[in-house]
Amino acid sequence: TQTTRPQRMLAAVQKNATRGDPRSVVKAIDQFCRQKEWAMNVGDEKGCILDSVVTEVNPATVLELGTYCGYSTVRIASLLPSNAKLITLEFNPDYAAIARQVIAWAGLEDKVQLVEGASGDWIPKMKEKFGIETFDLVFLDHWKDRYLPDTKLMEECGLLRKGSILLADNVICPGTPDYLEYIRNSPRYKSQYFKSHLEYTKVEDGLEKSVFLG
Ligand SMILES: CNc1ncnc2c1ncn2[C@@H]1O[C@H](/C=C/CNC(=O)c2cc(-c3ccc(F)cc3)cc(O)c2O)[C@@H](O)[C@H]1O
Ligand SMILES: [Mg+2]
Repeated sequence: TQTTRPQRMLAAVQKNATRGDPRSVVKAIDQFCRQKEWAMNVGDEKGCILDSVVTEVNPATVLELGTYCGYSTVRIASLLPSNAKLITLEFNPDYAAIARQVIAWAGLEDKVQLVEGASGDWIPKMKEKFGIETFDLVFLDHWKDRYLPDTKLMEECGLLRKGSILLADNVICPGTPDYLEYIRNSPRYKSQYFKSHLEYTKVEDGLEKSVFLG
């Protein structure tokens, strides 16, 4: 029976990466996507921008929307201080199962809480279920038409504090026009665009970094 692309990606990690070495997991996935099959990971070029934002923010609490196979989960978690908590939401059970194994191969399961479910259902439960007051950093990389509604939901649920950072992937390709329009014109955010390229291609894409002003 035919394997799926995420299954083939996991096999490449287990074949080429060293257990407990997050950098080797990231490298194995990037090599797989460049040499074998493209996949919608944030990738190495935008991944370096992600790394620099995570390092700068040095967050104690992180929310990732859209785990997929766990590539950006591993990049972020590998840079977190020991007491930090990364919660990542993924509603596709097949992707969640692959991501758990990728995160485990990297040895980062203690830093990551992968929640299988939809952002719209789980964002309102973050305080009661996980004891989260606010998120220091949110990485948006799920369905592009959900960035704006979920950002408004996080505001309504009081999950953002003065200084919380939102980092959004794909604001050019595939694009998130309604989110960009809102976040760049809202007096409650200060935004900055990091020009880059769509993962593993020469197509323009970029990350939008926004600070919540309270
Ligand atoms: C809506 N609430 C949700 N709650 C929990 N998980 C959710 C979710 N929405 C989506 N997801 C999950 O996030 C992931 C979805 C990501 C959507 N990403 C994209 O469509 C995407 C697409 C491209 C892309 C770019 C160019 C192109 F030609 C083809 C694709 C590049 C990217 O970097 C992308 O992130 C999946 O794992 C999905 O199951
Ligand atoms: Mg993306």
